Amino acid sequence: MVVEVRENGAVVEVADGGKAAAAAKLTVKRGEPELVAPAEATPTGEKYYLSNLDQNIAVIVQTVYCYKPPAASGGDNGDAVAVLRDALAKVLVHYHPLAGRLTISAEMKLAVELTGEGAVFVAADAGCDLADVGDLTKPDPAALGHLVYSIPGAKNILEMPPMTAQVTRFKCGGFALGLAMNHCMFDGLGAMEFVNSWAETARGAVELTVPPFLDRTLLRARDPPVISFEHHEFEEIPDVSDTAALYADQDLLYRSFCFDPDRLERVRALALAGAGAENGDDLVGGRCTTFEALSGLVWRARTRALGLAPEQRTKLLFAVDGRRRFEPPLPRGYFGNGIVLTNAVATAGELLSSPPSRAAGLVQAAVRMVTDGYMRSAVDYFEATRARPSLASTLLITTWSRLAFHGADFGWGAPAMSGPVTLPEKEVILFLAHGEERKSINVLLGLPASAMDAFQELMDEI
Ligand SMILES: COc1cc(/C=C/C(=O)SCCNC(=O)CCNC(=O)[C@H](O)C(C)(C)COP(=O)(O)OP(=O)(O)OC[C@H]2O[C@@H](n3cnc4c(N)ncnc43)[C@H](O)[C@@H]2OP(=O)(O)O)ccc1O
Repeated sequence: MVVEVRENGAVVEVADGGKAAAAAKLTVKRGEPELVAPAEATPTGEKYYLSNLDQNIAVIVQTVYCYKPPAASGGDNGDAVAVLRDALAKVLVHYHPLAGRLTISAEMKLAVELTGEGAVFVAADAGCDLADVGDLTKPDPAALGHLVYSIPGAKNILEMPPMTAQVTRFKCGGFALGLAMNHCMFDGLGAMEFVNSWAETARGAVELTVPPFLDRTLLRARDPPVISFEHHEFEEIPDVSDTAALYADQDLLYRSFCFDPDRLERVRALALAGAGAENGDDLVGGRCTTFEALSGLVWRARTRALGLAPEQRTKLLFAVDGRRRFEPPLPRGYFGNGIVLTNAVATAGELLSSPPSRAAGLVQAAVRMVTDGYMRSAVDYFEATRARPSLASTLLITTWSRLAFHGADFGWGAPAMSGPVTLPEKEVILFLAHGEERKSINVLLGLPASAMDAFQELMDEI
């Protein structure tokens, strides 16, 4: 049986009533929020510069890390709250801008006021066992939202601290760490370096393995700005297929599709088939990576499932880690966003009438487009226009599959489960690592009900 839980206008699909039960069972009693300030004096009274790459994605990302009760201590994680709180104070000495507050600079951009007041920290108790939380591969905002602290009544990100942390103790002795962190402070890689530094501090480390490199002025725009690429990422593509009506009329369903290593090889084989000269040598050297093949597959399948008109232009956006693509490369531990959005645009007709190698080839070309010149041009584009990427007629793929969530060992081992609380927008698809040695990829997405059925059928063919 499939149960559907309506939450914030969305419908979450639940096998066997598991998540509905989880949402119902998960009662959480929060203590008073407190401020955890850096354990030593840090610079205050100045503004901390955020780059144009930080401005693009100023949204709160909520994640949850779950830790089972340690068998050795008879299921007692009693001091997790104290250990995480003390380690947070210590790690904030290195990451002190996280203890400040967001503000608007004289250039009318986001910056951090270095107030040193601290990150918001909340201890909480759940009225159930950790096992009742359910499966994080299919996030359930209704349940998981209880495990992350949001500032009550905050109307915009200026009224929210850069990060909040909630530690929830479960009856079984397990605990969950729920984080709400603003993407303008760091990208996925930077966020993991912070969480893993916090974790190693909790385990007793005095020096950080990867100390943060704080100076973001490395990514200042050129004066005057030089825009040398087309930057379709900002283009508003008209919805000539009227998908707006589909989304308005139908419930949005979320599903997660698991690709184990064998299935990923089949996806790659599909992308490589027909990649030869008669198709314009879609793939350089007749080769592609797993990411290129899987992204091409998902882009095509979603296009078909949504029934897009052949003339509908559709945009694919995804983040590329620019750290090693900048010249010179960004320093190790670069704290801020080192990612840049790249894009591919094609009509639905072009995607669906060509072999899968075409879509994979477009993804590959988008990856290869990201050079130092492209990224500097993107930085300058924001300087000149203040435009933010448009999600109209767009699929935005976010790849978390290589993020080191498993490194978040605060002294109780790697998290038994970790993942996002929700998907931020209906256009966003998430790739998450899964299974043995994290070699499988879970593709998590939301679609209107009828399109989800069509998408499911296409996935079942692989
Ligand atoms: C604010 O608080 C947060 C935030 C967040 C999360 C935020 C974000 O989502 S930011 C975006 C995160 N995603 C990225 O940064 C993407 C990083 N990946 C790339 O940039 C990739 O290069 C790519 C552009 C996606 C393309 O990938 P791919 O086609 O696979 O090409 P390569 O990376 O060059 O790989 C080719 C080949 O090399 C092997 N390989 C490379 N790296 C690894 C690795 N780390 N592990 C294993 N293997 C690797 C591999 O063999 C590749 O070939 P395959 O064919 O085998 O795939 C979250 C939480 C918060 O609190």
